Amino acid sequence: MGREPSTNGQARDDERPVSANDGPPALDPDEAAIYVDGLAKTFGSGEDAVTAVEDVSLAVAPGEVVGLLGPNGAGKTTTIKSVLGLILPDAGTVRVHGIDVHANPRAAYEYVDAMLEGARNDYWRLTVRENLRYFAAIRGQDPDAVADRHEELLDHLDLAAKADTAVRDLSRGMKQKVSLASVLAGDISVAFLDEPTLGLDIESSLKLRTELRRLAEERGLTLVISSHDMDVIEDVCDRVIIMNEGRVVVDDTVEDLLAGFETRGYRITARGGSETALADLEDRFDLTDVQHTGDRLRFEVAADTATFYRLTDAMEAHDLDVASVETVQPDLAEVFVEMTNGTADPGGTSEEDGSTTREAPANRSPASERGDRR
Ligand SMILES: Nc1ncnc2c1ncn2[C@@H]1O[C@H](COP(=O)(O)OP(=O)(O)OP(=O)(O)O)[C@@H](O)[C@H]1O
Repeated sequence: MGREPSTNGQARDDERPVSANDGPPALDPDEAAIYVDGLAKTFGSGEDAVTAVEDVSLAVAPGEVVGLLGPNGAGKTTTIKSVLGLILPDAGTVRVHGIDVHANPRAAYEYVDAMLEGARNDYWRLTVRENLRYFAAIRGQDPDAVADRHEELLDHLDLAAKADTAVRDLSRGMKQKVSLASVLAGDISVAFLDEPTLGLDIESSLKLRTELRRLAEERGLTLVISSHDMDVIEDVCDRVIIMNEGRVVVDDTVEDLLAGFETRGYRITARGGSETALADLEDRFDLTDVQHTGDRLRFEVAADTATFYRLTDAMEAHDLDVASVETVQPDLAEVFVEMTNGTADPGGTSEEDGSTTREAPANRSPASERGDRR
């Protein structure tokens, strides 16, 4: 989104490819599907006060697919629930397709829905098709009028064969897909999906990823996805927003994030050299995973191009023959861990099965009225 790199209070080295937001989002509030500017929310007061989000700004264009990541407690759910109108922020603007969510929640709700608690969203005694009809109906649509679209949805999500089966009789992976279908049944244009591929086998997960991309590209569906599975994020998302401690610390395309890290790592194997030579190199360069056995020295090094050439000069001066140099390809999980100061758990959900089971806030809108009625 062309923002200037910013540390946002994070300790980081100078080379880290970050573009997080300090300032208003780059998109026009009326053009963005999701527009959040200066969002802040503190729960409780006095000694018990917990600042969940602090000056969060982000924007998502129509049809864009964004991964929202962060460790537990980073503020993702608070941000999402603020966009859904389920939480009243202390400060900031939240718009969905230009509509101020808190000034006009009903109008904003026309566009947006979320799968935050997986299969818990659905009515387990109803069949798959009945769930779709129900969720379309509560969004004010005539289920008969949208039946063709529902059949297409069932088809694309490989649910057609189970359309007349009660949700409670389905496997966990199928329930997950029904949950997604129920969210999409109401013909919304913005969806928040928490762990959309949870419980799916590899083949179903890959198919679902393709389907999510298709929905974004062909139907212009705007998606914000949280997941522990970085492969899913890499496969499906155009852009990644990483939150930590209530702030956005990264907002960049997946491509640029990985490209920025790509030049930083080399795995070098060399022959010759002494312990003194190694000690000198370790002193002057950021070597990791060092293995020195007999005549063979192998290590990884984080280096920009200039540093890399200084290193190879130093190796030559120590009579070390470089046998091979490989670029160490980072993946999104590594980027995530580094950006959140070593915190693991990319999806940030807390339960073993990855579902979020926090109580819904008191300020409920229709989006929170479903769920857990089996
Ligand atoms: N209703 C609430 N009352 C008090 N504190 C809350 C409430 N909701 C969230 N918090 C706190 O705000 C902080 C941010 O929580 P939030 O749920 O937004 O983070 P998250 O990134 O979604 O985390 P997780 O991945 O664990 O769900 C946490 O410290 C959390 O304990």
